[in-house]
Amino acid sequence: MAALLAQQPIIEVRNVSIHFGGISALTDVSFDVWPGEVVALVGDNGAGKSTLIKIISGVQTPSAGEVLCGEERTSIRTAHGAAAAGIQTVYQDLAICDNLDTVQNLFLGRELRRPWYSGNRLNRPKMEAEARRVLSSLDVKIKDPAVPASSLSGGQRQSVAICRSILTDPKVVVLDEPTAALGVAQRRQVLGLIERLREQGRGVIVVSHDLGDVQQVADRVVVLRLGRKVVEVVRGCYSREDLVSAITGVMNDQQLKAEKDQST
Ligand SMILES: Nc1ncnc2c1ncn2[C@@H]1O[C@H](COP(=O)(O)OP(=O)(O)OP(=O)(O)O)[C@@H](O)[C@H]1O
Repeated sequence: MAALLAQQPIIEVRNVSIHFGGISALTDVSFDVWPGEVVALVGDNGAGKSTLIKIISGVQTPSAGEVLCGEERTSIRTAHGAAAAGIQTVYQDLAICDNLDTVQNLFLGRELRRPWYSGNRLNRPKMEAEARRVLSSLDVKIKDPAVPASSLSGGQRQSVAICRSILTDPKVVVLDEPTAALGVAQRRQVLGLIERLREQGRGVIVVSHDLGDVQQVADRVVVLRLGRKVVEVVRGCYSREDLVSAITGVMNDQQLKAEKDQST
């Protein structure tokens, strides 16, 4: 609904290319993300997915093209610029510290403090209240946010990392392989979380190798092959086979037949 009402995409990737020496990691890639839309980036190993999310997150600068974000159409050139424009990224390693609890992990590096006249000490009650608010906004259930992260499940760790990413109320959340190595129930939990990010009107970019997850959660799928965008499809207009063909570059039986029919 938010996507229907919005006047412009929340983020525009425009003709992005990047070279590493003689290697073209990305060539002329463009796509948009609208508010309240989940866009999946899929492709085989080496297709350019990680490089593309690093460019969207401002960690890498494209050799050509740009990423535009927000009403002001800010061009993303640095990680700080991406964060300021409202783009938050959750990388696969999650950067969760095992010895810290959920509240400490959520506020890692941006702890809330009491005013200077009260000694500038950490404001734990305020952080706990804010943590409860953010966790419940995504319906994340962690019994005791004061136990160390080492005792959390894989799905809970991913949930904490995603909750941390929305502390600053970003417009776009980028998730790198959020369901990798998760069991069935935890995977369902994380997919539900992605749906709630969408309901909140955020744009979500998900990198995934799992086509089942992609079909379940993505409103649109961008397929990369050897650094180029080969296909962009919307929900309900493609099959798993279509995605596999686009990813591998090998036509399936139906496509071969259609091509044969056309040429006769
Ligand atoms: N810093 C770099 N220096 C040289 N080549 C690089 C660099 N970063 C990426 N590449 C190359 O760019 C191409 C795309 O890599 P990238 O990691 O983006 O692919 P990917 O789709 O994320 O793959 P995977 O699914 O295996 O993570 C690869 O050929 C890779 O070797």
